[in-house]
Amino acid sequence: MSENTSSNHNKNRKQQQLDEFRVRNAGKPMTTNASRKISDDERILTAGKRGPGLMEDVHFFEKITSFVREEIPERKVHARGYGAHGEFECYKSMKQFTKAGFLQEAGKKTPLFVRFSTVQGSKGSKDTARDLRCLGIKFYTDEGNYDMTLISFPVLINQDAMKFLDVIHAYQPEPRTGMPQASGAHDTFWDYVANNPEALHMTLWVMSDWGLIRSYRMMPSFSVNTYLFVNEEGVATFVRFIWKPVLGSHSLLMDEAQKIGGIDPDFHRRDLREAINMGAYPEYELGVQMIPMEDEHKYDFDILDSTKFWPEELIPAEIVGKMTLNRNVDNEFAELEQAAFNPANIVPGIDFSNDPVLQGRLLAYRSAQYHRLGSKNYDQLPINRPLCPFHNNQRKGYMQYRIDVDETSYHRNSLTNNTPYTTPPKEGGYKHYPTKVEGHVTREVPEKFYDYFTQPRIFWNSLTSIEKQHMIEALSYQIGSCESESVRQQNVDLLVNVDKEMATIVADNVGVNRPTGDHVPVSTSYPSLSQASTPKYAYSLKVGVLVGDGFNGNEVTNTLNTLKKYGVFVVIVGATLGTVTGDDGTELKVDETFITTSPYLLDSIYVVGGSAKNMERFNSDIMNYINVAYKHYKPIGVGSNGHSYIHATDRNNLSGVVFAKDNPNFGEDFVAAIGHMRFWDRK
Ligand code: HEM
Repeated sequence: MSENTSSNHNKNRKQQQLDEFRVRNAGKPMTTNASRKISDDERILTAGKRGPGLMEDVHFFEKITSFVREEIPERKVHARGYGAHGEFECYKSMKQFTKAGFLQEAGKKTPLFVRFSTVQGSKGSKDTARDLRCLGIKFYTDEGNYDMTLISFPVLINQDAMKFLDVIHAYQPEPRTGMPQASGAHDTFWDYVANNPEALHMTLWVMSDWGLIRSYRMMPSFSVNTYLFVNEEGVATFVRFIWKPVLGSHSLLMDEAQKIGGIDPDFHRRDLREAINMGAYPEYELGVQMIPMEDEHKYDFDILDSTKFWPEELIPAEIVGKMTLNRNVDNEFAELEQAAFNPANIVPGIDFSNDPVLQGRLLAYRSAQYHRLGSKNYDQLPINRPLCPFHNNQRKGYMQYRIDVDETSYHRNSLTNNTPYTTPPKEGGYKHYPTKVEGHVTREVPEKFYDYFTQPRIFWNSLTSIEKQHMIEALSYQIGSCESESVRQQNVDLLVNVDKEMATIVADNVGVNRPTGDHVPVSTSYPSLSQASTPKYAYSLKVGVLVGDGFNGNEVTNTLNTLKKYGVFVVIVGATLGTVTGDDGTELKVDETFITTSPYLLDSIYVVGGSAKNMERFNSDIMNYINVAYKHYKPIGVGSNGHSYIHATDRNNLSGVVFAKDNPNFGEDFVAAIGHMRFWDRK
């Protein structure tokens, strides 16, 4: 029996199952895999002290062969990712629409495991790449595993699974050069976009602020594909899923994302781990958008088209439950790398629609996972195995863990009374919804799929002016990075369909002719497409307290208490590690130095000041932090001794800069500013 390395509080059933596999090696004798105790793990076996190695050194052979076989193929897409364990709590019964067990009653909890990922880069790439992000959720339900797969935008880049493979070839590093890593800013990607106009819509989402998330804790996710809910009576409803982060959806600026990519490529995974360790469990509410079968053709867009969103203003997202991530992984490889999400893993009450992207996806994942995990038996790995037992006649294969002891392994038998038996739908056996299908075998495209520009135009119309400005910068950077002038020109000529003014500015920036023609005549806009519509909180944002010896003890203690009260994460930043001492003897432990952290990694700064051995360096470090925070529109709190750092003629005009001097309410005002996140009106 293996050991349990985790503490015993509040373990759900999946955690208890995983405990069966958790092993702690510390404090134990080292052995070979066959359990022979090892006496020396540092020297190879040699014939004489200075003689040649011996073939009988089987311990070395085992050690080296294990080492060189440690890595498995990366995921073809989504190689870079991270995740955590958690649970889902149902808020209200969805019985009326679906018989899925985990949605039947309010209060029902289901354990789950998630993995967030970028798409383009390899496993070792940076977290902050401008990219679409994905979320795989494995619900360990009482009826078997249900895998929900989602992306961070409401639209995908292709309308048909067949095209996904081409767009990924165009998006990933170019075949001749192997570059660029984790970036779409290159010729083949933009050549693809220009020549496959269905790609434009999602590309604009990647170019928007939504493509640069601040944190996985602030990432929304959309199923994009259309599924079916099916209830006990067999009535089906079209459904799309949306997860809304309770903290709201927020982003980095392009400059920040690029810098952080170098300063801390693990920015998002570190943020997720830290928040969970601090007890600030990430939460996301599940919304379902539903369309009755009879309304299938009611909308201007085709509801089976993955490149079209379902506007929440027309099809509201009914909130039905909440996911909380409350436990970090213990082993990145065993839990994250071996996790296998598959949209084909569904439970009774959920079914597939005819969405042509989804139909192709149903085959892609198992094929990828057989290859990546090396055996058809990967469902038996601890992270993938369901909580309920599984029985069938599938046997053998590499790494078969089970010892099936039956006499038979075929269906319709008499020897084992025709078992394992099939279950009639009425008793829980899965039955596909009997969708009526008619028509000729074809590769034709449904008519509404050809509308490539209406929704991109609506998306553009819905953005605030600062969001539009960010998108123009992103387009100018990305298209401007293409060597081919023809590719640059083609993209500008495509963008004009979305917005003439935007395409003209981009044309000027990337050195090609201004586009002729005009955008599509659509003036609709939806607030839900802009980040401006999502909530903001100071809770769990990171404030760097820039401090030296002799700081104002009373003021800093009060401010830190207020920050703590609102759950703001505080990082004490000093000239050196150790402690700093205030004017009243208060001691603060320094968490980071000006060198080990960076203003790019902080959401806000509190300029306290004080003294340090090298005052010139101390002051210049503080000025650097202020400049970066100010330039990126971040809130800045200035302690009464920190005033000398702010060289402004009119301090009242510094939007988002909160001064402690003569302000008895400084702590609360500063927290309010942190919760505001960015001060776009700053000059
Ligand atoms: C709405 C569209 C899509 C969504 C929401 C989606 C989502 C996801 C998610 C969440 C993952 C799991 C990443 C992880 O393990 O953390 C994934 C992986 C993957 N996706 Fe998709 N995807 C979509 C479209 C497609 C299409 C059209 C294809 C191919 C036809 C595809 C092929 C793959 C492959 C091959 C993997 C890697 C699987 C593995 O090795 O485990 N995806 N996708």
